Amino acid sequence: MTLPADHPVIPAPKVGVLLINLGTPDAPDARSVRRYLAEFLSDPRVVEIPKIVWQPILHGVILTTRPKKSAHAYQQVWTPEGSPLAVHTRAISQALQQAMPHVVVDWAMRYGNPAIAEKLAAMKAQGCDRVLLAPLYPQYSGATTATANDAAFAALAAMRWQPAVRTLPPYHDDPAYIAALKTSIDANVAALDFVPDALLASFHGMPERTLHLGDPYHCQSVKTVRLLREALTLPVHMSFQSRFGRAKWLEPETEATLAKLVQEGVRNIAVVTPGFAADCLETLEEIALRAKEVFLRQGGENFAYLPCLNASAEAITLYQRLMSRELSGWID
Ligand SMILES: C=CC1=C(C)c2cc3[nH]c(cc4nc(cc5[nH]c(cc1n2)c(C)c5CCC(=O)O)C(CCC(=O)O)=C4C)c(C)c3C=C
Ligand SMILES: [Fe+2]
Ligand SMILES: [Fe+2]
Repeated sequence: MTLPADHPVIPAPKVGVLLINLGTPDAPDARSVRRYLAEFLSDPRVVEIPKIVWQPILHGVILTTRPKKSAHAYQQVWTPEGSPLAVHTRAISQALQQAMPHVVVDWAMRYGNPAIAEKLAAMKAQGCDRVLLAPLYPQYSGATTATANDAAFAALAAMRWQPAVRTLPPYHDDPAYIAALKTSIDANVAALDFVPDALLASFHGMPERTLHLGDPYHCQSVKTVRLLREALTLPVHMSFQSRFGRAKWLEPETEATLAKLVQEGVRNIAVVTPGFAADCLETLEEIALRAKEVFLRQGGENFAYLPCLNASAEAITLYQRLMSRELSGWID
C-alpha cells in the first residue's frame, strides 16, 4: 500500500517534562496585574462561588481596586529579569534540563505566560510523544495541582495526535523533599547572624470549606510539618498566609501566629514557606517584608526569611529523583 504524501511520519520516542507553576503578571503595573488576576480569579477551581454571584463581584469590586494595590506589592520584589516566580521557575527548568539531558525539560504557567498550551504544542513540535506534566506543588490542592492538569488536558483536547501523558503526584511526604528542605533550612540557618528560637513554616492558605469538602491540602501540609519536626532540631510552628475574601480560611493565620509567638517569648525567628517551590510575591513581599514588620513591631528582635528551594542544588537533586521515578518505563 502506498501512503499519501502528507501521511505523518512516526518519529523515535522522545520524552518531555513540563514543569508548571501558578503564573504571574507580565509586568508590575496595574494593567498587567488586572489581566492576570482576571484570569486567575475567574478559575472556578480557585474561587468556588457560583459564576453568576462571583463575576459581578470580581469585575465590580476586586478588579477595580486590587490591581493597583497588588502592582505596588509586585514593584517591591520585581527583578531586572522579571517576576521572581517566573525567574526561579525558569532557572529550575534550565538546571533540570542540564541534569536530565536525555529528556526535553520546559516550563509553563497556569495563568498568564508562558501558557501551558503553547509549551505543549512546542514539545509536540519537537517530537515529544510522551509528556510528564509536573505541577510544582508539593501539597496537592484543587486550586493548584488539579487546575494545572485541567489546563494541560484542555490543550491536549485540541490535538489530533496527542502525546501520552503522566502527571506528577504530590510529594509533600517524600523523603527526598523533606531531605531537600532540611539541607536548605540547615544551611540557611547556619548562615544567619543570630540563632533562631524557633522556625515557622508558613503555607499559602485556602478557604476552610475546601478541607471539609475533601481537599487534601491541609492534611498534606500538616504532614510536611510533622516530618520537618522529626528532621530538624529547632521547634517548628505552622501557619497559613495570604487570606483572600470574606470566607473563613485555614487557621492559624501567619501574622497572628507571629504575634502570639512573641507573646510566648519567642524573640528570634526564622520563617520558611515549604508549600512554595519558588519565591514569589507571597513569600518575598508578604513574608520577608510585611510579616517581618509585624514580628518586629510586636517586640520580636530578629526575623529571617529563609528562601524557597528555588533552583538550588538540593532542589534539582529532588526534582531529578521525582521526575525519574515517574518516567520509569519511558526512559531507562
Ligand atoms: C481565592 C483565592 C486564592 C486561592 C484559593 C489561592 C490558593 C493558592 N495560591 C497558591 C500560590 C500562589 N498564590 C499567589 C498569588 C495570589 N493568590 C491569590 C489568591 C488565591 N490563592 C491572589 C489574589 C494572588 C495574587 C497576588 C495578590 O493580588 O495578592 C502566588 C504568587 C504569584 C506571583 O506572581 O508571585 C502563588 C505562588 C497556592 C499554593 C494556593 C493553594 C494551595
Ligand atoms: Fe494564591
Ligand atoms: Fe498575598
